[in-house]
Amino acid sequence: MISAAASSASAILPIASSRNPTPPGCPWPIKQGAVARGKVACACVAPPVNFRNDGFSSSRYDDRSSAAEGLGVAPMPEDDLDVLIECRDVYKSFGEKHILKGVSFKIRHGEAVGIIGPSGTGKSTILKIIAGLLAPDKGEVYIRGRKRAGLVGDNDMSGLRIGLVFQSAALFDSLTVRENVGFLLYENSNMPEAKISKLVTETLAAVGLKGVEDRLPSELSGGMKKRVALARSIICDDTNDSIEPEVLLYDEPTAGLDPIASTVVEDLIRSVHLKINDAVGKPGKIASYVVVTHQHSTIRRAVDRLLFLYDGKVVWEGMTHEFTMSENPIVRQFASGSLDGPIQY
Ligand SMILES: Nc1ncnc2c1ncn2[C@@H]1O[C@H](COP(=O)(O)OP(=O)(O)OP(=O)(O)O)[C@@H](O)[C@H]1O
Repeated sequence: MISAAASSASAILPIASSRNPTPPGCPWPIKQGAVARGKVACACVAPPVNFRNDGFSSSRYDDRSSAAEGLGVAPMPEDDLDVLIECRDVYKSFGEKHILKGVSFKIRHGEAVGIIGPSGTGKSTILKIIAGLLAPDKGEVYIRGRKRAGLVGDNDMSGLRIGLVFQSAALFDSLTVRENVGFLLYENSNMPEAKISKLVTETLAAVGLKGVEDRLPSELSGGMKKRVALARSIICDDTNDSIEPEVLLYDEPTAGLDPIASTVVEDLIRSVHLKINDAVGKPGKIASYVVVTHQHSTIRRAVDRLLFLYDGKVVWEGMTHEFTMSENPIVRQFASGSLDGPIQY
């Protein structure tokens, strides 16, 4: 069993301790009371509404519609029935810094989307807003057609499980790799410890890590930490659908990795997507994912569609293969890395 300090808390991310409940790398403070209650506090995960593993079957829509009716939600247009997340005219400032100035986009079921753009344009900020960790100043975030009110910790009826894999990996320094990866299962499942331990070992093997279960994060390289964080985001209890993330948000998952380690992580990101079948023909568990990245290899290998964020707005969107052919001067400059063009440093 994991240490008593951590076992009182619950999250997809590890909680630091009952004295200091905010885990490393977690950008928002955890309410002490929430930790004491053993509720999801630091989670980038909200409980699902009618969550199932079978994709968007018609019966799933029916379930959702009736749930939505009960909440007085207007029916979605036919074309948008597969929209999982929508940001509509989102604004966010930090003091005098106006970062997001009307960001709008939709993430549909089954999509693998990349968010790119120059440093400091608010890519991580929009991920945190999608995850419900930051509130927009203006504009709305819709989760399966339902407007999110408040942050994820305030409102656990977001209707979609959303996991955020932080750039920093955000592992809990005083927990072993096994405890970090199995955290959600130790906290939220009734699985016996031996079964969790076995699942942790299998999930670590799936991300290419063997024999590291008893190590502390400080004993791992940066790339290994990222893979441990990835394992933590994809581990799931097969006996309980309700604790699996359905959308994963990756913040620069390959930053700082060598080219081969990047390829490993890019392929892992793909491998958990429901569009990909594993060796025994079983589809991945993640309906859609969003990757913030600066790496060309990640853009090419891990995502299908791109959103280009610049000066507080989405200035271009298209399929990955269209990116390098775009005539948009901002995109052309970014793709070529040229110093000449509208983007000024
Ligand atoms: N909590 C915060 N308080 C104050 N400023 C913040 C906060 N979070 C982000 N910022 C600022 O907002 C801007 C956008 O940050 P963000 O991390 O979203 O950019 P980014 O596009 O992901 O950058 P990069 O590509 O360099 O990682 C930056 O200027 C950053 O300093």
